[in-house]
Amino acid sequence: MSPGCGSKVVLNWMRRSGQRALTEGRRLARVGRPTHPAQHRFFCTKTTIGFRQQMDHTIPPKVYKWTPGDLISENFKLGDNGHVCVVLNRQIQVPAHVVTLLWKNAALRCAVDGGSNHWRNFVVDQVLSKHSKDEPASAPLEPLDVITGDFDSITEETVDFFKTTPKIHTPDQDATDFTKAIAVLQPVMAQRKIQDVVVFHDTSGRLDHVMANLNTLYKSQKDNCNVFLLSGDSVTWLLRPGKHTIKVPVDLVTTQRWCSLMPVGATAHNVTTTGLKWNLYHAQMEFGGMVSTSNTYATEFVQVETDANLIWSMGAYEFEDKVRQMPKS
Ligand SMILES: Cc1ncc(C[n+]2csc(CCOP(=O)(O)OP(=O)(O)O)c2C)c(N)n1
Ligand SMILES: O=c1ccn([C@@H]2O[C@H](COP(=O)(O)O)[C@@H](O)[C@H]2O)c(=O)[nH]1
Repeated sequence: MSPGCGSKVVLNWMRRSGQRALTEGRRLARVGRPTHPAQHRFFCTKTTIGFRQQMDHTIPPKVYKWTPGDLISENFKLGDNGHVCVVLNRQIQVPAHVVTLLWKNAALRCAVDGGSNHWRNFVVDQVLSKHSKDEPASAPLEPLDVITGDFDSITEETVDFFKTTPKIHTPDQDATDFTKAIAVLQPVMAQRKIQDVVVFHDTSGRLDHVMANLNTLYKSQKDNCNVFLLSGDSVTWLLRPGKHTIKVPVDLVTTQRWCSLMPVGATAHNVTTTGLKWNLYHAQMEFGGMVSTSNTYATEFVQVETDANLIWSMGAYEFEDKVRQMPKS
């Protein structure tokens, strides 16, 4: 099985994507917005176990504002240039109507290797479920723009199903297909000024894949690129060093849904939070030491100031119940 691939395909696809950007003017779902305050000089106190020291910051922390409600509720607020949807090789657990809306509003749509098998199932299920309920057929889902990967998981049937979709072969076995997909997408995103990537993934199954997917968040970090992992019941993304404000949907506060801050990979020496039930104050976080799991909210606005990367993950309301009603494919 050898799907069409090669540098010519990449170039043609990128050229077409760029051209479309000039004519389309799609809207951007800007979930995270880094801002750059004027530089000033200030001091902060770092408290770790056993010592306290003064840190002289000549560079102020970067400020980030996140509104995950735009992503996990039905209120998708869209900006100017759209977002990217990426499908990984796991069954899609995000409720169908959320997937459909995110897909419809996307500016670019990509399936990663075996993810294209799951996308094919999703497309077929959508048509069959309308048919079985005698509902009028809705507009077909927008086509995939590209399938990437080493192509060890895409089936012949799926290749055939998506025969007109450009396929970009990324054979390197020193990086995951997901990491390579983001690397393929980033130049096009930069060209079209798209910042947000919404990834349909799942946390069940192989732990190494889950860890590798978190690693991709680290590997793909750029000022102009936010990658959000969306599963059946959670949203996960990377908080870079800086000052973050996360606006939490009120339902999640009232229902006391879970949230967590995880120092994956490196120690964070100075983490201060407000708005959580269990807050941190100039705290050190690391594996083997303190990680903040099973936390929840005290208010609608959570602030996290950190000197190192942290993974933020939060329960997404309504998802779990809807997923239980979905047929497994
Ligand atoms: C030190 C090291 N460990 C492991 C690997 C193997 N490896 C890392 S990423 C990768 C590709 C994984 O492909 P992906 O499609 O993401 O996952 P799959 O389901 O095919 O395993 C491989 C083979 C390596 N190259 N180097
Ligand atoms: O159990 C899994 C398997 C895969 N993934 C993600 O999907 C891509 C593509 O996987 P393939 O097996 O090559 O089709 C992989 O890079 C992982 O990011 C996963 O999350 N869980």
